[in-house]
Amino acid sequence: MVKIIELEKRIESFQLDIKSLLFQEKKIHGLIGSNGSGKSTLIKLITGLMRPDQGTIDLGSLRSKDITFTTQRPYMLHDTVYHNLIYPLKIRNQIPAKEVIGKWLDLCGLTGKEEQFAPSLSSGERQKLSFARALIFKPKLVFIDETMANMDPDSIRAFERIITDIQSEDPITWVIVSHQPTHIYNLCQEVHMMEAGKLLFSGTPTETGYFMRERHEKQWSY
Ligand SMILES: Nc1ncnc2c1ncn2[C@@H]1O[C@H](COP(=O)(O)OP(=O)(O)OP(=O)(O)O)[C@@H](O)[C@H]1O
Repeated sequence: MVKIIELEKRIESFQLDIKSLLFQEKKIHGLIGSNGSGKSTLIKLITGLMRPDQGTIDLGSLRSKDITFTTQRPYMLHDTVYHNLIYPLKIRNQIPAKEVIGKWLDLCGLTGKEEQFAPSLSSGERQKLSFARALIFKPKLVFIDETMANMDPDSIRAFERIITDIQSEDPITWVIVSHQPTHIYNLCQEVHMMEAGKLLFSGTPTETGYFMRERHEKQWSY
């Protein structure tokens, strides 16, 4: 379980201030909230890309090599598709199995493009490759930060299926940032909603739906 307590971070005029947040193990979590509410900042803090000003991030038994993340504009190594895909295995001294590489290339629709210069891929292809690169070494905690934003509907369904297949075989912990309610309702077991740097609500997708409806009604009633 990832446990966040009294976490604070100031970035210029933005203040992140999360009193308490739990990401229960082996569940699919949705992280939602308007632009600029602090979702990516929270992920950077948990993954160690940014240091908090105050507070605790307890990763439990997880080590940093068990954690990975993808972003909306994924960074591609200036190398081939193949070398980008196997990079996480290489740095963990693991030898990539041919069938594993083949499976992921196929799932990404990149079979035959192994030797293509990865930065020349389309934005959707880059997102798929970064998704595969994040999962190929079997992490235990994955942050997916709007990674499916540029994928076509068939690819989104394929990647949603990959997530549900992994969960039924050997579950891991997912935190999925998305502005698309269908992702949240199709996939997530728990939803965490941020607003202006704070955690506004945590609950099931159904509870989140009620919460948002109630909030909307309050905002528009006189
Ligand atoms: N390096 C930085 N310098 C100045 N402000 C920053 C920096 N990084 C983030 N911010 C500000 O912090 C706030 C939170 O940004 P963050 O990217 O975490 O939001 P988000 O919820 O992920 O937004 P989005 O849904 O648009 O991706 C924003 O107001 C942003 O402008």
